[in-house]
Amino acid sequence: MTSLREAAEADRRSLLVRLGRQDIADTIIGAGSGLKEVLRGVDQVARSDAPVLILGETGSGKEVIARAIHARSARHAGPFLRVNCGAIPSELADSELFGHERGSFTGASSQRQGWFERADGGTLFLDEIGELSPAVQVRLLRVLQDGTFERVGGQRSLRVAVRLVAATHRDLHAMVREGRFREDLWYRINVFPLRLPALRERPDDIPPMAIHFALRAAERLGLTPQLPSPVEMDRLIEYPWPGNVRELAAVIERAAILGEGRCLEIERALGVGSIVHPVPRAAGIEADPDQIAPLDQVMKAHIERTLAQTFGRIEGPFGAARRLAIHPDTLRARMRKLRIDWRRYRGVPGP
Ligand SMILES: Nc1ncnc2c1ncn2[C@@H]1O[C@H](COP(=O)(O)OP(=O)(O)OP(=O)(O)O)[C@@H](O)[C@H]1O
Repeated sequence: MTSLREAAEADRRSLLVRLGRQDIADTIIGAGSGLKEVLRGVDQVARSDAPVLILGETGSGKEVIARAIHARSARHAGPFLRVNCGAIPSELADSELFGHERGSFTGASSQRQGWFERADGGTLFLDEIGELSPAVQVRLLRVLQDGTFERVGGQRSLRVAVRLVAATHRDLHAMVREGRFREDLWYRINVFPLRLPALRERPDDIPPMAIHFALRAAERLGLTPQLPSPVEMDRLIEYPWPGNVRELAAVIERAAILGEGRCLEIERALGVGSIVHPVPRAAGIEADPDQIAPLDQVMKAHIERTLAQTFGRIEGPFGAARRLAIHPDTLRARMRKLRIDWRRYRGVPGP
């Protein structure tokens, strides 16, 4: 008897094979399109032990890439450990990363190995590295330079062979300029930067990802697998995905739950939990309907609103020019005249 689960798996396999991807468990979708360049970089750097810095928005797949570097490196049989630097209280960061000796501070009732020791022979993935305090940055620089450190409260120098992969969604270079991140450490970890494009910058990846997540959701939920219709697929491609791949996976799973195995309720799922983008209010436009605003002001507000929706993208099928039905050069000229800076709309708006 073929169970629903088996049917879903068979479907998934045949679809993935049709998409040219046979490796189900560790599928990196976009390997042939949006992530081609990044994966070329992964292959190049995996052969060495050089530190890697992965830059990309939240949910864009930084951990997926860090794991791929480890899996393709000579250390693949060693440990891969992920530490979210943003989640460690600053007073504990030293002992979390480098360990401590018994009695070295209140609460240190026994000796403890830190992440560096535990990752010996493997890869340590420091996520959100920009969140580390200046004191920890100094210690990190030393490990990277000569591979040695002491546990908190310890005298003995320990030596480890750890490959460091760091990631951040912040502009580390700007943090260096503002004095919030050490310049010497930045040079040390920035040997091989890999920039992960946001999902909206690689719309070709959206359909195979949507299919992948739809089949995965059906399998997890024990539902008949359903795929997005062509109209729904267009909707998914149009949507700007501020939460990137993680948000896409969540929307598809929500759509599967709402559709109860009969369909995918994409439109409802997009409406329920998605982030509402703050659209900048045009300065000077009054609420009073009788007051006529100058045309330039109205045009400026309209262009700004469109840029907020396209995250500053001007050209291409998802750009502001196409939405406004004008040529990109014309749009750029108007933006210059109206003093609109598209960079304001790049990335996810607002903190
Ligand atoms: N190219 C991809 N193919 C398949 N799944 C992906 C891909 N990229 C990301 N994902 C999935 O999307 C989710 C988010 O990815 P990941 O955790 O790697 O993002 P991140 O950039 O590290 O996020 P954060 O900034 O929050 O740490 C994960 O479930 C991951 O498996």
